[in-house]
Amino acid sequence: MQDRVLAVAMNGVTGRMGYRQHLTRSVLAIRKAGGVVLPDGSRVVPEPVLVGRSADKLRRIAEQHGVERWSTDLDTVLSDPGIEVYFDAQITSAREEALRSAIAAGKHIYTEKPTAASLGGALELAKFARDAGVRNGVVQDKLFLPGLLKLRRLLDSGFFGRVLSIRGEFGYWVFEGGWQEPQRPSWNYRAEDGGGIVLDMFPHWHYILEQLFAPVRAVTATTATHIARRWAEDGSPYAATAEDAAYGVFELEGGILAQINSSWCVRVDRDELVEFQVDGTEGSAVAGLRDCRIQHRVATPRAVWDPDAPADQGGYRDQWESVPDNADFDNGFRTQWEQFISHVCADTRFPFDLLSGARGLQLAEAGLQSAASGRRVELEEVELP
Ligand SMILES: NC(=O)C1=CN([C@@H]2O[C@H](COP(=O)(O)OP(=O)(O)OC[C@H]3O[C@@H](n4cnc5c(N)ncnc54)[C@H](OP(=O)(O)O)[C@@H]3O)[C@@H](O)[C@H]2O)C=CC1
Ligand SMILES: O=C1CO[C@H](CO)[C@@H](O)[C@@H]1O
Repeated sequence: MQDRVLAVAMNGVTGRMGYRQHLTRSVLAIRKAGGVVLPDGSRVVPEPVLVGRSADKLRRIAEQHGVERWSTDLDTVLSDPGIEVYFDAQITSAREEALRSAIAAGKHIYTEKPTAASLGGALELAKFARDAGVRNGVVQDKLFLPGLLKLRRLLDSGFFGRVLSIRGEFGYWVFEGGWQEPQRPSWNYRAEDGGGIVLDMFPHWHYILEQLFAPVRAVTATTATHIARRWAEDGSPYAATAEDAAYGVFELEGGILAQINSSWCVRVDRDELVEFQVDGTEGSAVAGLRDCRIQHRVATPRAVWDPDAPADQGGYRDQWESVPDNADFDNGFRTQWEQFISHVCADTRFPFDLLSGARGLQLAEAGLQSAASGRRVELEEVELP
């Protein structure tokens, strides 16, 4: 059993996600822990090679974390046969071209979502990767959140009986800038730079619905640009050309209805920044990022509409139980990195591929089409030619 090093080119590590979730909390944390253990007991230690457009930022990160290799020249990095994996967490609009170059160079691909700016682009990438015979994966981190892992446990146990509906509420107030610094990059609010909440969040809703419940067959969505003027990182005002809220109804195979609100213009009166309520014939659950609460049919209070009477004793929300952790939950990004590394090195199962990423783009595109036309849009089966 020979341990080995896996060199991974990481592009976008100067950004929020690339730096915090992927470099420090995943790849460097895995290195520190001694690598990923493969089914045969051997270990793979990922070695990051930082890539980006700012030498100063890359040098600083490399020095701070003791990373030996960094470069602003993607082509040179891709021409190095010793580097086996290319990872991308760049701004969305820069992704497609970089992934294409990496596949052409024979690298295995791991990427943030959305995998491309359009369904056509995403499908081409999936086909290109398949034809090139490289392994490929897309970040689907929400599936590895403790709250959603508990939800999956409930589904696997048959707790819900028949699932009827899902209500998702995602969002928080993102400061416009000009008086308090915005907590998201300004490109998110410019359509021409790959921004917009539909492209950002519908890929997440897609894999959650598909992997936990059933394939999505139709969508009806309304979008809004509630805040039309925002302030950029340098303090200058700009026109927000992308939608900052989307209100979607998703019809799933088998008749489950999911309704998910996504908004960067909502103040939080929830326990967590995203929550999904699942109602089934036998029980209901509310799952967030970390916690999950349940109410079984035998513990369901008899709610009776009477505006003249005070609300139920103790409040309806007190009548739910918490699902215990019963496990140690690692950072979800790290868990998925470990699975991808094992997939590359030992061919273990990894269903989160570029084709599933393309289905996420299909939902985003259909959502935008529905919003633009005011109509319900059906989703055809997506296949690679
Ligand atoms: N899975 C998840 O939960 C999340 C995923 N994402 C996805 O991750 C990706 C990155 O998002 P995020 O980290 O928030 O974005 P940031 O703006 O923080 O980072 C963008 C990165 O892209 C680089 N970049 C390359 N070209 C450009 C360009 N033309 N303009 C601006 N930046 C450029 C930046 O380099 P430089 O430092 O030189 O500017 C930086 O490294 C997006 O595709 C987004 O959809 C985002 C949030 C959460
Ligand atoms: O993809 C994403 C998932 O959730 C995050 C929380 O707002 C977002 O930052 C994001 O862009």
